[in-house]
Amino acid sequence: MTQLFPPRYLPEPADPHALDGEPPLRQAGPVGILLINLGTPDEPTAKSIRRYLAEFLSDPRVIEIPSWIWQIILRGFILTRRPQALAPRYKEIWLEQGSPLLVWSQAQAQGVQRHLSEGGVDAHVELGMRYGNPSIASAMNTLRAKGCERILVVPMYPQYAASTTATAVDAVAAYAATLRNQPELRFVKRYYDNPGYIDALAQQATEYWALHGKPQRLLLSFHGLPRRTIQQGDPYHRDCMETVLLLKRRLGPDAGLVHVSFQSRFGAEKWLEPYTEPLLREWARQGVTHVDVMCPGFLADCLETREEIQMQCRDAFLGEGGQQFRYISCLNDDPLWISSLADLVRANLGGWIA
Ligand SMILES: C=CC1=C(C)c2cc3[nH]c(cc4nc(cc5[nH]c(cc1n2)c(C)c5CCC(=O)O)C(CCC(=O)O)=C4C)c(C)c3C=C
Ligand SMILES: [Fe+2]
Ligand SMILES: [Fe+2]
Repeated sequence: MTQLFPPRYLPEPADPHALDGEPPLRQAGPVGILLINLGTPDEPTAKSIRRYLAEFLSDPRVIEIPSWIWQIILRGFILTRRPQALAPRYKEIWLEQGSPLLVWSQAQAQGVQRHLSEGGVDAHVELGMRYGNPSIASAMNTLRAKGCERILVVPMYPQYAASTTATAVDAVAAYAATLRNQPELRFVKRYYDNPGYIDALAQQATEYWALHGKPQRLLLSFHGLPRRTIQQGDPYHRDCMETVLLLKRRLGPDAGLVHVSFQSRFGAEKWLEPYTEPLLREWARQGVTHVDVMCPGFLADCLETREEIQMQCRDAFLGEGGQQFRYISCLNDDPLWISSLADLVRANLGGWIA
């Protein structure tokens, strides 16, 4: 009779359950971390912006009207004018290495990679953009090529919205739908209440004030959404308001400076209010002279912060009689934020790493 297991007095094989001559079992490979942000044009040219907007604004998670009607408006009106209008605005904010949204998002991915590697976590971090480059599919391909069979997806939006977070999840799922051998996937939904995120925001403001003094008011400007989407169940507005509450608590005696608004309205519908630019104009008319503005929903500076806030809103406020307008930048590669993000990633790897 064949003896399945060696007698007790022989040295035990590495795997006590392995049969003689069996190949060793496969070891779990590295974990993959996919950071997803919105995306941006490759170049600040009308051609490149048109390609980017065509993809972005054809997403039914972003524009929720019947596709055949919308495509007529998009192709007939928006894509014929908006790219030319946006090109000089993108050129003004463009950095030597590229679009700020891409440059800062890459710095965040590299920073998280460094933290995880230094902490002994066998992980690969990649950045994928929902629209444009590097695409989610290319980032997933890279992770799979590096042997990652377990992938944690972190949308770079602390507040959940269907038009940002859900569409990122959809895109990962659509990529996975093309695979026979799918990786195991995990998704972070939101993290507006993460203490490291709130601490990093508070520190951004207090360090700025320690150097330059406090304003009369601090305006927290979030990207807007159509009001209808909130009525239909999107939790975004509540996520934003809870972010504000947590930041106020963290600012303690300076909480009274804090106000909130919503920017970047697009189209004719009513969006979340108050709208940032009209609010700043109204404040200036009422005699408010010194304001600081932060955009806590944006983790990386981009067109919406550098141009819309720092240029357009500044002009609007000063044009109505305001005296001092200061924009406090996004978290970008702030060391406290990067280490908090790495901690958030680690906390979501439970069961995947020792
Ligand atoms: C209906 C349209 C849009 C919704 C809904 C929307 C939600 C939304 N967007 C961001 C973050 C960003 N948006 C950015 C640019 C941008 N957004 C829209 C439209 C909607 N956004 C457009 C048309 C554009 C392009 C610029 C313009 O034409 O005005 C960017 C910046 C990209 C860059 O290249 O720098 C970001 C970031 C969030 C967080 C959000 C919902 C909460
Ligand atoms: Fe947007
Ligand atoms: Fe905008």
